[in-house]
Amino acid sequence: MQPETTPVSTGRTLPEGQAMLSVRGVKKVYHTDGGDIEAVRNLTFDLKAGELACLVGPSGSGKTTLLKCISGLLAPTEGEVLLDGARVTGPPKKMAVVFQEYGRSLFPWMRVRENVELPLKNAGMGKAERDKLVDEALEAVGLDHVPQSYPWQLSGGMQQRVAIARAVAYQPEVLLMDEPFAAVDAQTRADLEDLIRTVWKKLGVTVLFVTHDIDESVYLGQRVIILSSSPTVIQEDLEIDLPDERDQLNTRALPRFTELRHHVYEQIQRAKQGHRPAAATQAGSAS
Ligand SMILES: Nc1ncnc2c1ncn2[C@@H]1O[C@H](COP(=O)(O)OP(=O)(O)OP(=O)(O)O)[C@@H](O)[C@H]1O
Repeated sequence: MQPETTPVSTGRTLPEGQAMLSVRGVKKVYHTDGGDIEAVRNLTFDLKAGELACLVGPSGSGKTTLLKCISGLLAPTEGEVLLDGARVTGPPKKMAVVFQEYGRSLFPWMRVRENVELPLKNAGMGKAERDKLVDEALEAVGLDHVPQSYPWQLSGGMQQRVAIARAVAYQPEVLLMDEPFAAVDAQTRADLEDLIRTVWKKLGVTVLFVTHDIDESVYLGQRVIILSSSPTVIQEDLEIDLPDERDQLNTRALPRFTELRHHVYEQIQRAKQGHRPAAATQAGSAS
């Protein structure tokens, strides 16, 4: 058995009032018939407005649990989540979530346009403004040619674009993405990664992107938050010091890209072997 070190480690935090999203001492225990399951033990980190951070960790390390706590779908057992300084107690208006299972998140009986429009309608927005936002979002994801199609008439990658358009049209301040590209082919995945960076830059939205894919986390993020194995704490909060302009060929060919992906890979391997950090590891160098 691995020795237990102090189960307290924090990611990067910001002075009060400067964070768009604050995760503070979040712990989540599921109470089941078979006993309690401590999915996450102690997670603390902040995202500043307009930041794009990726979250990686071994399978079962509580990534989805954490996103559910952040999006107000689950109440943390301990700790709190703050959005722009206000405690999250239910799904906040300023947040949108894109899940992996686009097939289940789109309504098959609604056309593409209606799917994208729905949250705006539910928010009571007038038709003229809705039309404008839907048009812009469909154009941003390259789907302005299929507004009248039904989701099931589209490829998997296109369906995921619809889900992204719906989140974008809603104009969230924070966009949470839970393995959004896990079910699409490699080529589509690369296109969608670039789409996310384009949309992120255009809208200035704060993004927390959960992925299993180490290369994807390094390619996309300004920061990669690495989780330990369960019960989960933060193993490392790593700054990705790659040039801001990224492209699939050149960025991935950079020696620094290789160094960073090696580092994240090693950290995940250590996490899988049960390594637990003894103290906070701030955003730092991978070299
Ligand atoms: N509703 C639930 N009830 C009980 N236990 C749960 C529930 N949801 C998740 N768990 C447990 O909590 C732990 C973390 O699960 P979670 O799905 O959050 O991890 P994950 O990192 O997203 O996993 P993966 O990478 O495999 O998708 C696991 O041990 C899981 O079995």
